[in-house]
Amino acid sequence: MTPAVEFRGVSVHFGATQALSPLDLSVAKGETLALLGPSGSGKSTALKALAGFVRPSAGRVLLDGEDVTDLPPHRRGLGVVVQSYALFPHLRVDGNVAFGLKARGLPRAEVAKRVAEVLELVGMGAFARRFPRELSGGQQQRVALARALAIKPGVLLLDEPLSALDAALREEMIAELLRLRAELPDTTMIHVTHDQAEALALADRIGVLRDSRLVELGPCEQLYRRPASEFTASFLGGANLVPVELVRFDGARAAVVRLGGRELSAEPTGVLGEGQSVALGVRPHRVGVGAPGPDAWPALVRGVQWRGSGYRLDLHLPAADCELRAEVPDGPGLPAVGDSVGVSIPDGCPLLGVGG
Ligand SMILES: Nc1ncnc2c1ncn2[C@@H]1O[C@H](COP(=O)(O)OP(=O)(O)OP(=O)(O)O)[C@@H](O)[C@H]1O
Repeated sequence: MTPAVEFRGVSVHFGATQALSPLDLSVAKGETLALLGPSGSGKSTALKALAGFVRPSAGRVLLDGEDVTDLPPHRRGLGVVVQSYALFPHLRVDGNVAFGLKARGLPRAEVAKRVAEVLELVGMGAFARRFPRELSGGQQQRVALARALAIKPGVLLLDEPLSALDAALREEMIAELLRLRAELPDTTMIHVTHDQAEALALADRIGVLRDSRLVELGPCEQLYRRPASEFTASFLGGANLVPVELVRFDGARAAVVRLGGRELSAEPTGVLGEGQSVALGVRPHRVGVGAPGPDAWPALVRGVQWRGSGYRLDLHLPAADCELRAEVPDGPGLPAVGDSVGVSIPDGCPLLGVGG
């Protein structure tokens, strides 16, 4: 099937800065793709190239198989929501939502009907006559969503739409976006974010960008459970990278590694070169912390932070000469800074090649 969105070798330069290295990427109709990466990695640039706000230095952008590289933004028929809402301050909510429809020359009655429909869709039906300044941040973002959806775009672009909202509102908006996705199954969504929780909650697939390059692309669960690079492992889910020694590797799904004289099994996530250094990707919540003993690796507690629902422990693990973050639930027996503890790491953690 023709992809809803296709980047074919799209690169973007700003003067001497390479903001986007040649990007090849297809997004299926109805799919939600998250572009995830640290600040400056090129996420917004990719989105702007798609929307037509920046011109690629090379490559083509296709929508439903049609080359739109030379079309101005308003002729691409996309819905766009940005972080700062960008509502027109002098227009009421309904005026903001009607804007794109009027620009398309739709009859008045049809505009009014669609505005009411789409405000209802985002739960803002009762606020049609308010001005943006009379709304909370979350409400303004809902109006921005309604405005983007009013034209029934085939593709909705979301550029950090939740990052200006506080934590509680962000949760609420994630739920809202999930509901919208279910109600608009044919709408393709591309969601730019640096927040991995947001990407995992909302996307079907995640593309990870680093230094202007797409470094990994796959279904959320695959990227989370079996990241192919140390960058993805630590960026998506904050995995610890624990250097280990490779004992056996059957090339496909199983490996045995040694850590401080003891062996454990691991899941290789990619091709490992001969003699390559390897590390286990261990999520903080999978690190067990208890009393020192023969079945645990000795570790030293260097920091204890209360996180509300539990504690984060910063540990030093002499067996691998590395630091290790652990997340443990609140409860009795919490160690203190300077304590010696015993650490356990489960079998089956992803095994990653490190250092090229
Ligand atoms: N208009 C511009 N002129 C010059 N350089 C730019 C311009 N826009 C972006 N850049 C540079 O291009 C690179 C990628 O920027 P981009 O905004 O795409 O990153 P991002 O991943 O979206 O970051 P953030 O999460 O901080 O928004 C950065 O190095 C940035 O400084």
